Amino acid sequence: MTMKVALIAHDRKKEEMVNFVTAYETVFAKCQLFATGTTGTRIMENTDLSVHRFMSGPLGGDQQIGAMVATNDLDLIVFLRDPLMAQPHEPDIIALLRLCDVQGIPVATNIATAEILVKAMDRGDFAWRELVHKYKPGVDE
Ligand SMILES: O=C(CO)COP(=O)(O)O
Repeated sequence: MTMKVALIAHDRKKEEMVNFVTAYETVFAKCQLFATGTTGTRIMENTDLSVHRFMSGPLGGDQQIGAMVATNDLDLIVFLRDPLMAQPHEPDIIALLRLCDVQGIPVATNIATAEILVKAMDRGDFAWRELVHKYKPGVDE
């Protein structure tokens, strides 16, 4: 099964995200990638990866990714947040992370956890996500 991965980085974390995605490009090449607007653009500019880009975060991109999380349609989220800078769309960020906990979707908010999760995904440790997709209830259930 192709893993669906969302990549999001705040401005002062975008370089770290690009370096991270570049380092694991062969792994991410096997995934279907989603990102908030600017993060996705930066990744596509610096790699050969194709990324579905949503709106920029402050304009609703976190909420669009949140909609995929709400229906359990993402298998992994790497969200490199800036812990030292207030964001105008903080409520959207909190909502996205809350929904990850509602659905039990693996989410990394720093590079150390991101590395562990991406390596685990590449090893096949995310096979349980196939069951999630198989037995996912319909939207009206
Ligand atoms: O703000 C963001 C996440 O909260 C990221 O949005 P961009 O990728 O558009 O910069």
